[in-house]
Amino acid sequence: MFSTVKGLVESNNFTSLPPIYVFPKKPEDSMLSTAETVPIIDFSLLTSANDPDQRCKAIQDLGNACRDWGFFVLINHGVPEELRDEILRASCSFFELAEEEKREFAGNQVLDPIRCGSSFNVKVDKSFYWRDYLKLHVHPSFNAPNKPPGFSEVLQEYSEKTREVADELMKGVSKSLGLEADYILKRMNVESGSQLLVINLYPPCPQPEIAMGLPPHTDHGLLTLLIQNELCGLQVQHHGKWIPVNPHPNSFLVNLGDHMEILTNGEYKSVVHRAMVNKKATRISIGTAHGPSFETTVSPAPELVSESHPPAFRGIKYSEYLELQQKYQLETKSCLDRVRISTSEINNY
Ligand SMILES: O=C(O)CCC(=O)C(=O)O
Ligand SMILES: [Fe+2]
Repeated sequence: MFSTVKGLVESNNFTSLPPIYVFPKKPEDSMLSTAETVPIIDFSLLTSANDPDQRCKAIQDLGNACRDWGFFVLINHGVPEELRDEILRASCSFFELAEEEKREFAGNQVLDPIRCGSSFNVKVDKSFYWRDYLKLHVHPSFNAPNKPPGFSEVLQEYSEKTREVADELMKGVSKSLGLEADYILKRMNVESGSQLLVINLYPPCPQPEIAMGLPPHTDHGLLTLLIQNELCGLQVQHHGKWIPVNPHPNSFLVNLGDHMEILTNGEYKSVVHRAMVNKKATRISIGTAHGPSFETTVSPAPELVSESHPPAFRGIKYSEYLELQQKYQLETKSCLDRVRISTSEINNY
């Protein structure tokens, strides 16, 4: 079955949400807080060669953001604003293709290099999410649809630029843990690592308060860099409250993924986040998720395991983790919990 939210919106003149899209909400789902603001990390300071004190402070700030939030806004990252505008524009054009044309890229399995679809996994989702997506494996081999014209070139350039930023961030994260700069890059085989580019399209929704763009979830992989068009919708969970994220112009929203939490033995957190929808206009977000190579078994780094910090996770091959996550509905239980070592098991350590 191939159907999209965009197709549905354009072929119906409805005023109420089709029941399959009604998302069951719990009271805590509406606990919003605007009192706290997310940390901001200045990329140019992290990498600045001429001021070691400033760099040291930036690395410390990065560590604190990873520990307390698992999320931060990255400014001065050096990826040109024109490229960001271009990829947002080109993504819109892709979703403007006819449904039959998009169907060619539907894919099937989680490891298929190109997958276009709706919701998360319509085979297991009990209620559908108000989003369409295009997911591309852009590294170690680059894959992209061959239409609309020029799309693939923009995607490739954007993938390469974000990859450079992600590598630098991983160096900073390693250093913030007291490890060698290239520790994560080497241990996670990032040179042949996976990079997944996900374009989310959230069409205007007739009843946004009862629908969900993407339910609370964590991302797999090490870290994700996200951009969006002018519409906000991302919320991150912090101390049990939902914090709406209003990004600075031309910034990346960066969240740590499950494999960073596993690798750091829980020291750094994979943040729970969700995407809300709105009535006004179509929201687009584009994430690039940077992970280990598919063959890498990720387990807590021995340097971060001790008697007082026994291993909190079982080792698991990255590709197996992806398959495991795809098997279940996104919102039921974090996939991370499926590899977490329980307290009673820890006591036998
Ligand atoms: O659209 C957003 O703001 C979030 C997207 C997201 O969380 C994802 O693609 O995993
Ligand atoms: Fe996500």
